[in-house]
Amino acid sequence: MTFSRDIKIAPSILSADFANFGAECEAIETQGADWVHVDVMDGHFVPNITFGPSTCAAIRKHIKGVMDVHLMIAPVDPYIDAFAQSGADVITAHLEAGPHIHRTLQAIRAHGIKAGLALNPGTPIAAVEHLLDMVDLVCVMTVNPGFGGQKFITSQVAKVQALRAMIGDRPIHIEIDGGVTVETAPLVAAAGADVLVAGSAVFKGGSVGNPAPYGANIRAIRAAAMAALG
Ligand SMILES: O=C(CO)[C@@H](O)[C@H](O)COP(=O)(O)O
Ligand SMILES: [Fe+2]
Repeated sequence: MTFSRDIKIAPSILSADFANFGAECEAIETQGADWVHVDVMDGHFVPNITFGPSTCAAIRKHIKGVMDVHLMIAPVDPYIDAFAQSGADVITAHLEAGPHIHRTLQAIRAHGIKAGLALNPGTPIAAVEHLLDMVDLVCVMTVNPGFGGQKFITSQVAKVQALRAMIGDRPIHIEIDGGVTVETAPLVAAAGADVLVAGSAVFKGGSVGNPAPYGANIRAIRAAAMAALG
């Protein structure tokens, strides 16, 4: 996985047909997705449950590009090995998920994959400063994690701007997760984000039998983000 600051669209399969993940992943990649975003929820760190590493391993077989695994679980450390072995290219853990985030990031990188750090909307960026040499991606949550289809929290745009200033030219992605649409994508792209996760805004209107809307939605979000960059 090489580093590029081009805008990347990462559809979240939280909005896909859960009985048809393989075909859904193939459909979004065929329709122009850059990364596939996989949300793991434990019903403890967040009030929703999705699936675990064996499902990620099954999904992996249907993804040609980047599998971006977002772990909304606590504790997280006991499960890093299993998710890495499932074939993730990026594993993102939450700063709020435990007291030893530095150890968590070390454990992810020990597998030779990219380490991501996610911040809930109420979490300031100050702690990131001391972890910059340990992260390949910072995920700014623009909704409270746990569900798709929520409204974008506008206060996070200033946070993205401050994070971009802190990161400077280091090869660290800024990922936005939650409420990304054609309306909000330009705000975060202009603020310095380069990976845009979008669930409901990508999957709306389409299905594995009718995947063209996925492509139209991905192109529209990408175009809106790129337009903001001039
Ligand atoms: O991690 C999460 C939610 O906790 C996300 O990845 C959502 O799946 C994004 O969904 P939309 O807000 O784009 O519908
Ligand atoms: Fe996510």
